[in-house]
Amino acid sequence: METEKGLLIVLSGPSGVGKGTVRKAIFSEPDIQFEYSISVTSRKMRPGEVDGVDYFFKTRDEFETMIKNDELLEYTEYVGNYYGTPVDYVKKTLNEGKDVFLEIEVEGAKQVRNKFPDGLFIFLIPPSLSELENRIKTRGTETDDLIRSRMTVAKNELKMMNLYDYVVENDKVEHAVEKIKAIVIAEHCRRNRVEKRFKKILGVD
Ligand SMILES: Nc1nc2c(ncn2[C@@H]2O[C@H](COP(=O)(O)OP(=O)(O)O)[C@@H](O)[C@H]2O)c(=O)[nH]1
Ligand SMILES: Nc1ncnc2c1ncn2[C@@H]1O[C@H](COP(=O)(O)OP(=O)(O)O)[C@@H](O)[C@H]1O
Repeated sequence: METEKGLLIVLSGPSGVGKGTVRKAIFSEPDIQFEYSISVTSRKMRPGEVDGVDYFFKTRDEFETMIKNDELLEYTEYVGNYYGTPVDYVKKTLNEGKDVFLEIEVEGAKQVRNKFPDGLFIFLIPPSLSELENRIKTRGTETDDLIRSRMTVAKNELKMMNLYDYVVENDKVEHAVEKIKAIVIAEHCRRNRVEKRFKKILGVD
């Protein structure tokens, strides 16, 4: 019997909304059944980051070779650095019947939508624009000019909301995590799939 393919889950949203924070919180949960697709980037490694865990860190040349060789499902240039999703890992893992989770910015998510229209696309929004501005500011390093331009970009990114299957407000991280987990369960049911851990509860394989 052919293995049922996994679900491709894409979490996206405007810069500074909390995508990375929510994704890390999801993957720190003990019962999570998604596989995280580690992205490739040309940005410098930050203190505490580990190559092959947080990202696969590459030079710009290496990244451009990956683009030429069609090794990326999607990619984008964001604040002067490349970011992309290795295509082989995603395809292999979905074919094994496992769900794959991508946390990417909106331009990349649009590219994935074109290639995987059956994916589950979740858009994270802030509780308000002023809270989004606070979050961009709390990340620290940006000047006033940069914060203004980031807000303009973020407002345009928010307009992409209607291309998504679900919109989740990131008020409190733990609420956003619960909502995303509930959406995935609901989506499995809607697609007539039973989650592995529910199969255990039901005593079926
Ligand atoms: N398109 C795309 N965006 C990505 C990918 N990996 C990470 N990102 C996004 O790139 C942006 C910058 O990420 P990062 O450099 O880790 O810094 P952050 O701004 O502190 O989250 C975030 O919006 C991520 O969601 C990827 O593979 N593809
Ligand atoms: N629910 C939340 N409430 C308050 N602050 C948050 C929340 N989610 C994220 N943040 C903060 O907002 C900032 C941006 O979050 P980050 O995860 O880097 O965003 P993104 O990956 O979308 O660019 C960080 O300082 C983070 O700690």
